[in-house]
Amino acid sequence: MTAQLNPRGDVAVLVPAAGAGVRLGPGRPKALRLLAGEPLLVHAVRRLAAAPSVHTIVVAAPAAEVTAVSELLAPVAPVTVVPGGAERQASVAAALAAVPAGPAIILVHDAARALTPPELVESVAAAVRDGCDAVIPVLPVVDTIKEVGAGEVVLGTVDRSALRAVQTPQGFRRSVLTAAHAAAGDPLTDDAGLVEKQGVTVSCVPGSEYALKITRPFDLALAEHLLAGAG
Ligand SMILES: Nc1ccn([C@@H]2O[C@H](COP(=O)(O)OP(=O)(O)OP(=O)(O)O)[C@@H](O)[C@H]2O)c(=O)n1
Ligand SMILES: C[C@](O)(CO)[C@H](O)COP(=O)(O)O
Repeated sequence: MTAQLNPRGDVAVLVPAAGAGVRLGPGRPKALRLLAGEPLLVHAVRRLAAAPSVHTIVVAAPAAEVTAVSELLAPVAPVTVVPGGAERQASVAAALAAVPAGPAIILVHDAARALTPPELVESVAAAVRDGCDAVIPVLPVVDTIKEVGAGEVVLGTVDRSALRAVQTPQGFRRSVLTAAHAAAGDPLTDDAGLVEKQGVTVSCVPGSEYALKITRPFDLALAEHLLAGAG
């Protein structure tokens, strides 16, 4: 059954899903690889559609897969699908251009974070609604971090107390994200980075272990176990 989005919602979610998944190994574009029998993108969109604030979802798919992705997602939720770009940043920009008038809050969420709970979507959106210009979910860094130089020789130990591992969805006041992308230069790895370059304050909220980014084969195996455990 198709999950209906909320016509009174104030959130549009952009889903960059056009990456190859090189680190996952050879195969289909990563968003279309299977997790418990369904593509990662289906898992991700199903969870986004379950978040009550979501009004619109725009997916940036691999250019050759736009029709296939539209057909894949039609039974899951009403989504707009656009061709992505060569870099994540270009994929987000393409999706941003397709957002209709209305939503005042824009979230950007990796398809690769397929198990992100709807509650995290809501907590990021709520922080923007409460007045933050830009919001990122973060987790503390749990390992000791070393800086290394040539030949993998350790240069020093980094103070990790001020470090955070950053997840998605990242949330923005619409005008803030639009201005940041309009001013964007060389590609950055996340949208908060673009906003930081504009001098906008980026605030943190607690992330979720379930929002792990499926990047390497171990992550996919871990996600399979998490899903099996959830029943
Ligand atoms: N040109 C690109 C590159 C990445 N992404 C998306 O950005 C998200 C985060 O990227 P990552 O997980 O690093 O995916 P890939 O770029 O596919 O991974 P890899 O570097 O291993 O190829 C993913 O949902 C991915 O599909 C995208 O839409 N367009
Ligand atoms: C946006 C992101 O998922 C936040 O952690 C991350 O920056 C994507 O980077 P990647 O190198 O493309 O995985």
